Amino acid sequence: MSVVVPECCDDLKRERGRCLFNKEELTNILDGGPKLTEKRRRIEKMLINTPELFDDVSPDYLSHEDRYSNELRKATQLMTTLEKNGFTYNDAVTTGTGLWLLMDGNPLSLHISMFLDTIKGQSNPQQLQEWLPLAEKFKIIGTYAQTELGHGTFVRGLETTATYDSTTKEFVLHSPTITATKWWPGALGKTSNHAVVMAQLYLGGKCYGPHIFMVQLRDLETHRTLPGIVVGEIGPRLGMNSNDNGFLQFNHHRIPLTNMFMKHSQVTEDGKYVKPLHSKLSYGTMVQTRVGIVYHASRELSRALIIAIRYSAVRHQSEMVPGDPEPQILDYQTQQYKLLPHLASFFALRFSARALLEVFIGTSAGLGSGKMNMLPELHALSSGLKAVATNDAVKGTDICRLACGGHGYLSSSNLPRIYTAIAAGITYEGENTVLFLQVARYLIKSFRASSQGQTLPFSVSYLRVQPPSSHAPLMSDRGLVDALGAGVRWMVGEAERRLQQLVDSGHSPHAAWNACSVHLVQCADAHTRYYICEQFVDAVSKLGETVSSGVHEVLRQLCRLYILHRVIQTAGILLRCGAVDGKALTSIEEEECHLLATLRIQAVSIVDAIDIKDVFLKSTLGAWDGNVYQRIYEEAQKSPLNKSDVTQGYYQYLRPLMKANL
Ligand SMILES: CCCCC/C=C\C/C=C\C/C=C\C/C=C\C/C=C\CCCCC(=O)SCCNC(=O)CCNC(=O)[C@H](O)C(C)(C)COP(=O)(O)OP(=O)(O)OC[C@H]1O[C@@H](n2cnc3c(N)ncnc32)[C@H](O)[C@@H]1OP(=O)(O)O
Ligand SMILES: Cc1cc2nc3c(=O)[nH]c(=O)nc-3n(C[C@H](O)[C@H](O)[C@H](O)COP(=O)(O)OP(=O)(O)OC[C@H]3O[C@@H](n4cnc5c(N)ncnc54)[C@H](O)[C@@H]3O)c2cc1C
Repeated sequence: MSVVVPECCDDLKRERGRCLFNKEELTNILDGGPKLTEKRRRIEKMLINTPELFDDVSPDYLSHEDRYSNELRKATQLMTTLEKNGFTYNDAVTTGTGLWLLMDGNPLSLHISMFLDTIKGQSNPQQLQEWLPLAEKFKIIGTYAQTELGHGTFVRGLETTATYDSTTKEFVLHSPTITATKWWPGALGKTSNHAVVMAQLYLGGKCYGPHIFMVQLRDLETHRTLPGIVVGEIGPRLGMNSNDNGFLQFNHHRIPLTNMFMKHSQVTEDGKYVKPLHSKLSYGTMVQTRVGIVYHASRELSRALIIAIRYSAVRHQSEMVPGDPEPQILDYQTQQYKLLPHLASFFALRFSARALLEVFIGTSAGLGSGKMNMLPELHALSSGLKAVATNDAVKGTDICRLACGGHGYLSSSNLPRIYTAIAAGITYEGENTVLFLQVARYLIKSFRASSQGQTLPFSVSYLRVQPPSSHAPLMSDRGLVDALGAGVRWMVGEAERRLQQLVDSGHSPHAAWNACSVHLVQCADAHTRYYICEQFVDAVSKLGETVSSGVHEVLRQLCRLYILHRVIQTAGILLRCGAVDGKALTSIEEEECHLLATLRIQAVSIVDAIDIKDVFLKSTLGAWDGNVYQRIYEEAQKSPLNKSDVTQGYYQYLRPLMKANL
């Protein structure tokens, strides 16, 4: 297969003719620079020229087992293709290109993400030397086995035990109850021969809490399950059915002492415990994955937006003016209102993901030299951004589907698959409400620390009790972001007041926390969105010095739309705290409608600049050429039900019913 850019339909030609900015420049910004665009395209070209990486038959028509095998075929082919051409699995992850090809979850995704990240982040030097080359060369295949039937969120409540036996220098892994069964890990059912397993560490009868262990599950030659281990697949799910999410039980299964990950905490041969520098360092892989998920969510949302916006420019329906030709549905203001704020969200998330990655890199470097002080802020930022990014990507993807009317419901639009895959992101890697409550904990602590005169870290410094007053005019971007900040400060202050009032009236702090938790989650959500607005404004203003005026104008408009939309969503709070008044809100609403019409003109060009090729979009509605109806029709012809004019079901059921004397 080679990259051929087809001629597009007249509607899309007209849309593209209106482009007032340099698309390539915007593509480079989204990729993180021209070199990264070039690298991504090199990988894509190589993938497109590897026919084995594509589906012969739509996975929708395959059995569960065949879907799994088909995905495994593509995932392994992807790894060998990358390797042969001088790339690594990491290139496929960081450029997103691997995810474009592999559908909804794939049997190697946990290996190349959480399994390898745990080896890199939790091993001591000897373990790193032993395991990393094996895992990087796929000599061992692994997953991250933490969640159990009984507990996912509450990691301290896990029941799997790892009891040290100093006589043999081994840990005995055991699942004492049905609820201790590991449940959910991707690729655990049939693919993995190893797993990093979270289990409660027991030394001399005392529990030291959850720790991570490297456990071999299957024989490396025969792939048969080892004695003392029960492992299998958990059955069909809402989506991601090409993966083999699994279950796992241990029956007094023994592993060597050296299989406990010992970078941060250690157990000596005689069974003594050496504490880590910070008790949550063993949660590091989760934090790292949350950072990755922010990128992942923004990528999935961008796919849905490309599909829905191109389709909206091709689809004509109804009459706007009686007797006139049917307009493109993108001309309806309500359609613009459905799609364009989500387009702005995609850009906001992309810039925030980049800012979060920098915090992650900085914090990790600090940890290397024993500095733990940035960990709480990284935990709060990664938790909040993971939650907002997945919530917004899921909502935005579903709006994209709805905005495509009936055809958005077709599998061949690819919108249902994008939706079910990203919907899992709300739950996995920390359920979003739970993560918001972690953020809220950080906000309340910070607010209280500020009341006691302490200096706050950068992401919460705006919460200080006496903030400097904003000098920016209210209706400027900065002025509106300051107003949003004032709203969050008011919300957090109000939450703190309510918590204190409940405690003063005799409630325990924990009961007070639960009684305020709806409000606390709203605080965490609002704080994270304030952070996103700040990152967006900062990024656009920094880029202003280096990019062409056309690109800067588009980014400025998207940023403005994101902020205006956010102010309208938060109107109730902003009015209550006096950050805006009714008159300002009216003019903000009017400006938003005006901006929708302005952005609509270049909407197709903006999604073109995201630069996802048809083979990766996999959508009848979103292809570059806009040849929607022909593609939908051709896809329908592939339905196995169309192989014969009269189906077996007719002879078996329908005909007997029609012939029966009812
Ligand atoms: C061939 C393939 C090519 C294609 C590529 C394919 C894909 C992958 C590519 C890359 C990855 C990138 C993107 C991902 C994309 C797709 C997804 C892929 C895989 C993901 C699958 C999902 C896997 C999982 O779900 S694994 C299981 C995850 N489980 C969880 O997240 C559990 C959530 N629960 C918790 O984290 C904790 O229990 C808790 C809720 C945080 C509570 O912890 P607890 O110990 O009880 O602590 P407590 O509340 O008492 O707080 C005490 C104190 O500690 C602080 N704290 C808590 N956690 C942390 C932390 N992590 N760091 C720092 N500090 C922490 C907390 O704030 C408290 O502080 P304080 O007392 O208030 O000061
Ligand atoms: C597709 C998919 C893939 C997965 N892959 C993996 C994997 O590879 N490895 C792995 O180990 N796990 C994996 N998981 C498991 C996943 O990490 C957990 O499902 C997730 O952490 C949520 O935990 P839970 O299922 O126990 O939900 P629960 O915690 O039972 O959540 C149920 C409800 O209770 C609420 N709730 C729970 N605790 C609190 C609280 N403290 N305060 C307020 N509300 C609360 C939640 O908000 C939610 O509404 C996967 C899950 C899915 C769906």
